[in-house]
Amino acid sequence: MTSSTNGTFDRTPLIAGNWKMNMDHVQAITLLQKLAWTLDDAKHDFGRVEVAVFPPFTDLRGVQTLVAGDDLPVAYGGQDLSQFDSGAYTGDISGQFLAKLGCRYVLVGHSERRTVHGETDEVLNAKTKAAFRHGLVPLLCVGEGLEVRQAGTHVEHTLAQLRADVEGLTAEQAAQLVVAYEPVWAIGTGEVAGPEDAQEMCAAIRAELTTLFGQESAAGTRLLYGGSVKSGNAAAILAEADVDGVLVGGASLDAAEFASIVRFESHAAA
Ligand SMILES: O=C(CO)COP(=O)(O)O
Repeated sequence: MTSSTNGTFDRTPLIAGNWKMNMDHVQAITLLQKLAWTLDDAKHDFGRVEVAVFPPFTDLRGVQTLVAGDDLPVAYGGQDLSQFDSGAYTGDISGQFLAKLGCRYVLVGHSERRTVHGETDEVLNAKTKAAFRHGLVPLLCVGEGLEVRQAGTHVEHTLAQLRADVEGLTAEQAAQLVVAYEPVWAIGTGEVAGPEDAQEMCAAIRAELTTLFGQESAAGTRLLYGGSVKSGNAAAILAEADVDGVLVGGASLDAAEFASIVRFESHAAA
């Protein structure tokens, strides 16, 4: 694997499952238990490849109780947070509440938030800062739609989103940040960007972060790919030098399939 030397990764790979608006709080427990059992049976080394899930808000208390009660080495986070800390913002969730529930991460700027909820880069920059304010690691999603990809301006487009969303962060914060490249045309469509497309964008993102925050910081930032990732294509994507993990939607709802993605090192890269 190009991203590893003598079996050691440059950065700890992160396999993240975004459950989106699926799984009520009862189903969430069953899914997480199955995932934990499957990985335990396979003797998965969670220190080597980190696992995180992003359940709906209403599931988080149950997930916290299960993770704490069974001492599961699985991280979890919210799918969104408010840019504000508290107050008259009906329906919104403060990063403070997520931190109190033991969340390590929070998704920021998923394409479904950008499109369905019209979240702008200005709002997403404020949300990224709110996450850090509450001790959460933002998992910032960027990526282009089909028209931009067809016009060939996907790199510029995605880097412009990135620059706007990380504006004003410190180099230390940028090193902790996780960025997911999710081309919108590959989400839930079965269309996967090839490993080389994922690498092209992740290398461009790392170069941009190097310009903005310096080489030492950018070398620490984990970059994920998301969009129709399955157990059959994960190993090849993760073999790319600048790809440090995957953000999985549909396939994360099946414990066996998601566990198989987590165990990507046991598959030969295609
Ligand atoms: O949006 C995604 C993860 O955040 C990707 O979803 P799919 O894996 O279902 O394409």
